[in-house]
Amino acid sequence: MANQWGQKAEELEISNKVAGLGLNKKIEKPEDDSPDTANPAEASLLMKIIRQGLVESKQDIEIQRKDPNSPLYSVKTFEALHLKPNLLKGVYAMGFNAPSKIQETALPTLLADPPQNMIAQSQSGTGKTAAFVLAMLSRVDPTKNYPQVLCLSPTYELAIQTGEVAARMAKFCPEIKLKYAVRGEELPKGTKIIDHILIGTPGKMLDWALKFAMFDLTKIKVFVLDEADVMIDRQGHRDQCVRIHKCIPSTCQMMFFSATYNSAVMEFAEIIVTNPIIIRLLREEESLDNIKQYFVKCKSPEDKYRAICNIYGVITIGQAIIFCHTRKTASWLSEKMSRDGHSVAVLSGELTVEQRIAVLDRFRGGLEKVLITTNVLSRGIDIEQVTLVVNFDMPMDLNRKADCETYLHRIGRTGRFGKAGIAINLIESPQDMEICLDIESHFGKKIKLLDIEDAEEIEKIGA
Ligand SMILES: Nc1ncnc2c1ncn2[C@@H]1O[C@H](COP(=O)(O)OP(=O)(O)OP(=O)(O)O)[C@@H](O)[C@H]1O
Repeated sequence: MANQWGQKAEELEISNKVAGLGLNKKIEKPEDDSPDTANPAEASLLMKIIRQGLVESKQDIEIQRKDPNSPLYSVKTFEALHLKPNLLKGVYAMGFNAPSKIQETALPTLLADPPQNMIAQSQSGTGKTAAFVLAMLSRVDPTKNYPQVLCLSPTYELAIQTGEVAARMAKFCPEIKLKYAVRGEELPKGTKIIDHILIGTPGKMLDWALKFAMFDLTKIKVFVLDEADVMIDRQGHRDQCVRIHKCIPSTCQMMFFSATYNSAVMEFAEIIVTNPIIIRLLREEESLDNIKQYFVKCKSPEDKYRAICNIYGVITIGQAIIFCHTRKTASWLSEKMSRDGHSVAVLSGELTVEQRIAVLDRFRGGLEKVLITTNVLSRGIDIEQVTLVVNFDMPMDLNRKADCETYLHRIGRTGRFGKAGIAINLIESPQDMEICLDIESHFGKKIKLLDIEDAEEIEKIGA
């Protein structure tokens, strides 16, 4: 198995994908014994870059609101969309054989005439970007040399990612011109932009449109808001989007995409998108089925460390992820484990996005057996060969109560990776025990006591 993964990682060379993306800026965090977390833009970018393909879903599309005057229909093939031949060629050249779940329903609406507004929500990796990029490219009239399509992304890096998808899809449509409106892109004063599609961040887009009048917002016919949930998390972006939105014509088609669904996102969506069709693909939930859960009583961090070593000494483990609360603990633990001859990798908040990708890349390739991390990586790395997850520190919220959601994301598996796994919770304080009990009752799944001195018992858990 490890070999297969090694090969896969080599083929993918994930880290190469980010070379030149300018991600190597240092991420500042105040002190390293505060809880370590990732911001949503970084987390989203990381997921995009390390993802190995489409996230399939067994869930059905939920249509939350539709236009009573035009029936919603879905397609099972890209041909059924009657795309321009060269665009279809581009789609196939990307290796897409059939539309994904969200694309089946979103694309006919996004391409419909007259244009319809849409709010679409589905988990990261389900094909949203590909859907709206296809719609953007389809709507361009290449005979008119001015911007017709705007796509707003929350950060420079995310905008570049979207632009790269557009460039690949439009490979056989050289007449369609695309420009990035992001930091570093400077245009001489008085420039009139002649590109058809602008992809960028709200601040730069506002500058080009309003401050320098380099293009005319009233001529925009498609307005895409990508990663809306990440967008509103960034200060000022929300207002900038609203300012841009105010200047575009009411006939402009609005497309609004988000991975999460909560009241803040919906409130924002309702401001931007009038009379939308709203579709949603429910997330494929992680579950604790097939996971054997244990807790080990420890007296100190040293004792926790010994527990890990004892487990390692007895059972053969594919790969393991160990979660710590702070960067300080993560680095302490990794030093100790390395000193004792374990090959460990550390992924925490002080690393740049580029470094994080490199660490994950190596780990997926099986170059290290143990990954020590913090809540920077609480969700979504479905690494199949990880058989053991250790909570060196129990997941807790700001009130120091059990954070059951994080627990599930750390330990749980989706149906796709439904293989058996082992979860071990290291319990040092009465508070840890309380958290463990709360988690147990929250999920209604037993977390068994494990005696770390009893080799026979440990052996059993690995069976
Ligand atoms: N119809 C398809 N068939 C096969 N692969 C696809 C299809 N649509 C998208 N993909 C691939 O699946 C992966 C995820 O797609 P995409 O980036 O569009 O998802 P997303 O929902 O926009 O994710 P995120 O929210 O992280 O941006 C990409 O690697 C993309 O190339």
